[in-house]
Amino acid sequence: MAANSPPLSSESTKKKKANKIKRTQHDQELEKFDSLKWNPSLSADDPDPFSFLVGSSELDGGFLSLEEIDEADYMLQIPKSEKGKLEKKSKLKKQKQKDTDEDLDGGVEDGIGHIVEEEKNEKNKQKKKKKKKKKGKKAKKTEESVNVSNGQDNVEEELVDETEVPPEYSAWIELRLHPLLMKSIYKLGFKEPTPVQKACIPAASHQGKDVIGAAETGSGKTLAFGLPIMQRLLEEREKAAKMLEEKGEEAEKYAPKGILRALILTPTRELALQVTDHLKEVAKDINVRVVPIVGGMSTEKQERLLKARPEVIVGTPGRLWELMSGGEPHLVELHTLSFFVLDEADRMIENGHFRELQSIIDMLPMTSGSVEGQSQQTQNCMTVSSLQRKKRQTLVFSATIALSADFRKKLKHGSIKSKQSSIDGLNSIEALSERAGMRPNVAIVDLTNASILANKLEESFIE
Ligand SMILES: Nc1ncnc2c1ncn2[C@@H]1O[C@H](COP(=O)(O)OP(=O)(O)OP(=O)(O)O)[C@@H](O)[C@H]1O
Repeated sequence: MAANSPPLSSESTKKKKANKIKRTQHDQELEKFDSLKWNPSLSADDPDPFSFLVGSSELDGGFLSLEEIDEADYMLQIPKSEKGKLEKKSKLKKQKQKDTDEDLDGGVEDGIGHIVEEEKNEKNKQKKKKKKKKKGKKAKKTEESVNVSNGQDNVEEELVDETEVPPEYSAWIELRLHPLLMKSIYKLGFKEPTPVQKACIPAASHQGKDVIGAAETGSGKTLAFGLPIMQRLLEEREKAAKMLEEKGEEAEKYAPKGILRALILTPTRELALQVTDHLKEVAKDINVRVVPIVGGMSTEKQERLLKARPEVIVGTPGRLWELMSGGEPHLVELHTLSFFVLDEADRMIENGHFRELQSIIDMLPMTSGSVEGQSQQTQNCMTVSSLQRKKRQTLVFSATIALSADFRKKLKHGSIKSKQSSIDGLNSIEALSERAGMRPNVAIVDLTNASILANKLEESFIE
């Protein structure tokens, strides 16, 4: 049969040579180990043959109490890239040795069996960890691809992996925020929404309502209006992407870029910058640009910021009006606005901002809910896509508030304005809200101490 046997291939010769080299290296390594000064751990006159494993007394220790050899102590140089492999190999060897020992001993040594089991468990744990890491890397890759692709193409793909909410953040679930927003919230470490956020977000985000929110300073009002803005922009972006997919090139108009979607007014520069920073933290990973426009900023910087055509602008009335009245293109196309926000409205009417504020508000196209100007809006929106034409939401936030009981009725009949003469200006939150186009079905969230106190008094009175 020798004649029939296949000729030795050059590959198998190579393998044999490689094995030979490996064996020689292994022998050299063993010689190195042999040359070390080892302490005998097995005494010649020890009656217990297994004491070398566990020690003859409690204090003795034994093979199992030997520490792992550190290569540095013994001048053994292990190549870095090979270190991992070697460690794995030696662990495998150890385990094999122990398995053999156990087999030979017929499982007498409970301790060894236990340790082998532990090693197995440890390995399983490590495997699981590696799998988790891999998963994490995958998620990271998906996240990166969302950012790179302007957040439009892969958002749905992202949703598949991102809908799981960690248990410690479960209080956010009922607010049904976009997974990308939830990611930002995890990053911020906000375990639960504050009361004003809990009350305002569903009304603004899921019911599309206008909101008047009143709560004390530091109660989280910025995100109470900031998250609904981001939520709507994300939802529209997804819808637009879907339409693009379905209708192709023709639907380009559904996903226009670089138009102003939210204008947020604050009474002071400091507050505008603070709000900008806070919103940027949320908007960072969703590719929504938030820019401050405030007095004191250099013209060059401002031009540069506006050239980027941000979707969200946070500004003070003075500087904003200066630019608007000067015809700054990004600030005059207000028919694209989906949100008009007044933050710290109570201070806005206090600080004498109302003249410029009134001028800005007068530039806003009328909302379909307001009494006047429905035809004006239709005219203004001739060039705007149906997605952006969806009603503009007015969000008014304040630390203090005093609304009349029939505020909604007044909004419905447009009677606030008629009572307040234009000479007085917009000197009340009611007048300001109506002028800004607030719709009568506005959600009113009053969490100020005054209203809570009043409710309590009422309750105790009823009791
Ligand atoms: N859900 C949350 N959990 C924990 N901290 C939060 C949460 N939301 C907001 N914050 C933090 O609370 C602080 C106050 O929030 P924010 O500035 O929005 O309050 P505010 O009511 O707008 O205050 P001001 O009246 O001064 O504008 C901020 O540092 C913010 O990061």
